[in-house]
Amino acid sequence: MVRILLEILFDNLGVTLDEEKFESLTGLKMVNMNFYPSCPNPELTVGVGRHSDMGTLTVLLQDGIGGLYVKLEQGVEDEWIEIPPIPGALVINVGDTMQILSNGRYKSAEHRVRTTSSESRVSVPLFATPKPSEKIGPLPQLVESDGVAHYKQVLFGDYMKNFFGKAHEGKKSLDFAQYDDSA
Ligand SMILES: O=C(O)CCC(=O)C(=O)O
Ligand SMILES: [Fe+2]
Repeated sequence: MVRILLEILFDNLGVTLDEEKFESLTGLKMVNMNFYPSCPNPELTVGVGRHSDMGTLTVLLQDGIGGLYVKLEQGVEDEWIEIPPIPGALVINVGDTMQILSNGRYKSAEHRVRTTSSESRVSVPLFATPKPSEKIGPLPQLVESDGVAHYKQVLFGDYMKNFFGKAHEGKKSLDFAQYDDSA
């Protein structure tokens, strides 16, 4: 399924996703099992703080409780919509790696989870990510047509270390692959 989705996303960029590229982008799969206990006062707790996922694509199974929100638009503060649970449906998140690779054409989804006062919640995301030893950067074909690389090449292991080494703060994780143009 991840392969089919990536093929479509790459097709749309006019770039062929060969076997080697697919492997380099999805060589590491991680599954989390999240349990969110109910909280008498959900306003006072953070389920999962706002963040984007670091990998290529995330496939998420959520139960029927709800509470997953995605930020509508970059730059607009606090416009969130809930991604309601649909029986039998999976949620797909575009991750930071896909944003970097596509030279910014695809935007990683900023999301967060709120708990409820009455029911606990379970979700199971599968993260398809590059292996730590992979280098990631904008696809050369896109840099050529755009005339500029919006992100630098980074070792995915370093990206991961930075991602997990800091508290989630929206899409700040992407700063790690940004050129420092303050110099
Ligand atoms: O529980 C969810 O619906 C999302 C969890 C999540 O965003 C994550 O584990 O990265
Ligand atoms: Fe997430």
